[in-house]
Amino acid sequence: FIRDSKHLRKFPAPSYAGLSSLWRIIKNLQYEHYLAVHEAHKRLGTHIRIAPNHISVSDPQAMTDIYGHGANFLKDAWYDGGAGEFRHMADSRVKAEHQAKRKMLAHVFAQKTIAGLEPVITDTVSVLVAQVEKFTAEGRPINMRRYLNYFTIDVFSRLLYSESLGCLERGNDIVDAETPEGKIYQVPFIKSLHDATIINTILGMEAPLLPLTRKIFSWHPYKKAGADYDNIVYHNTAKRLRNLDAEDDIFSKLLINNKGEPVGLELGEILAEASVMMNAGTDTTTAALTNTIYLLYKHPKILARLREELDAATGTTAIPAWESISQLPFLRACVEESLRVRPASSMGLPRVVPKGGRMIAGQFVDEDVTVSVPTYTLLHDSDAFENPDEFNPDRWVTGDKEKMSKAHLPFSTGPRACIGRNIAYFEQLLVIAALVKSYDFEFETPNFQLRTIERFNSNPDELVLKCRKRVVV
Ligand code: HEM
Repeated sequence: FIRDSKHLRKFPAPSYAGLSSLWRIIKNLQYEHYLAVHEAHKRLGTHIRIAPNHISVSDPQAMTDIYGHGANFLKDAWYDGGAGEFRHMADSRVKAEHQAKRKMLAHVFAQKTIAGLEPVITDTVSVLVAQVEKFTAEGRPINMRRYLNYFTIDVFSRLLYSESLGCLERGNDIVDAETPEGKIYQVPFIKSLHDATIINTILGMEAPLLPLTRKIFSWHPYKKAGADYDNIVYHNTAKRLRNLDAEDDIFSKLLINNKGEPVGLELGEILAEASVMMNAGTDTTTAALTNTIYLLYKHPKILARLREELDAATGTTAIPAWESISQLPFLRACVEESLRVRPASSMGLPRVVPKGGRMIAGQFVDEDVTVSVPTYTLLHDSDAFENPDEFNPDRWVTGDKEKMSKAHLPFSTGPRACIGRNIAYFEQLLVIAALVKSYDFEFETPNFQLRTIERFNSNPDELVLKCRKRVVV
């Protein structure tokens, strides 16, 4: 440390970040780690030290250098923070193990397969719209952030387990959980997941201490929340295993491969994969949907242009069919631009520099150093995006797409990039089209600003909207 054996002292650090992980931990406890890193890059340049052994690089070239196919940078020990006894696709750190997991599910998430998911998604969009209709008729404001989260939970439970958790219809996320001993109880899905994410994210920042910190914090309510979330997954998995008439759902791919042979996973592994899907498949898409609704209703001219496109393509249909909206350029542009200005995942995803060290965006970094590209900063890169803080979907219609695409990587890139992105776009295009076509939403106060609460994902805070039926003039 004193000798600077990894030559890290040459990288500038905000405040005392070069001396202790406490800097990041505190920023995370304030739910705005990504903003602190963003500000630090603005002041200190492209390569900065955000923890004693962690260099953050805010240059699009670093995406290829660190995450690209062939770069061979493995996931950092930070991912141990939330890992259980069995690893899942997102937290496995061993290349061969990850490849086997990814191969098992890759075809389920391919563009051509997911077209078959349309009935489940459109059907759940109808349930969402029916609920918005109810709030509209009763003249009550709707907490859109929560209803969109109910939507993603219902969609994903149907895709995974062939059975919806029914949050939309009930208007809440209180669901059954079950201990491995068979005790059934009820817990809130969203809070259980969120609280667990906070503590896992923070403990992962000092990964070498995990054997100790896991014990020290075992009493913490957020650890209990993590157990509740695991028990939700356990309950639904146990139920699905008893359901021999289940449809051809994602779960079936964890049991039988596409040659019809048993996959032979242990129960712990099945639970781990189901857990990451109910997490990554719901929390991020909720953020993306909430942010897009917020941004569109903050920008009436953009909303009007989108409605013009939608009306021309879908006529008077309230819930547009996938076929009629999947290729609409301005709708897609609005979704892309929302993922860029208010990304669902903002934090740099930590990787380890392989043996021998590597050049990363023009600077040499020694082996065994943790590196990441801060996603929020990348998506606000002023060389790639003119006026990067401005919500301007038109840039995706008339701008230099080739230049922007090098920095526009909200789903990351390379072998560990998001496997669910096609489903995420599917849900976003359908939900946004259906809501925008039929409803006028109004913020509770004219100057309302939607706060982002960064746990691991960047979760939007509550978004309460007054709703009216849209008047088409
Ligand atoms: C707008 C929505 C979404 C965004 C912005 C998003 C973003 C991301 C990002 C940035 C990663 C890389 C994480 C890392 O390196 O640690 C990732 C990985 C992953 N995502 Fe998504 N995601 C979204 C939706 C989904 C959906 C719908 C699923 C459905 C299951 C999903 C499942 C996964 C999985 C399993 C991984 C791990 C992949 C691997 O390591 O091979 N995501 N996602």
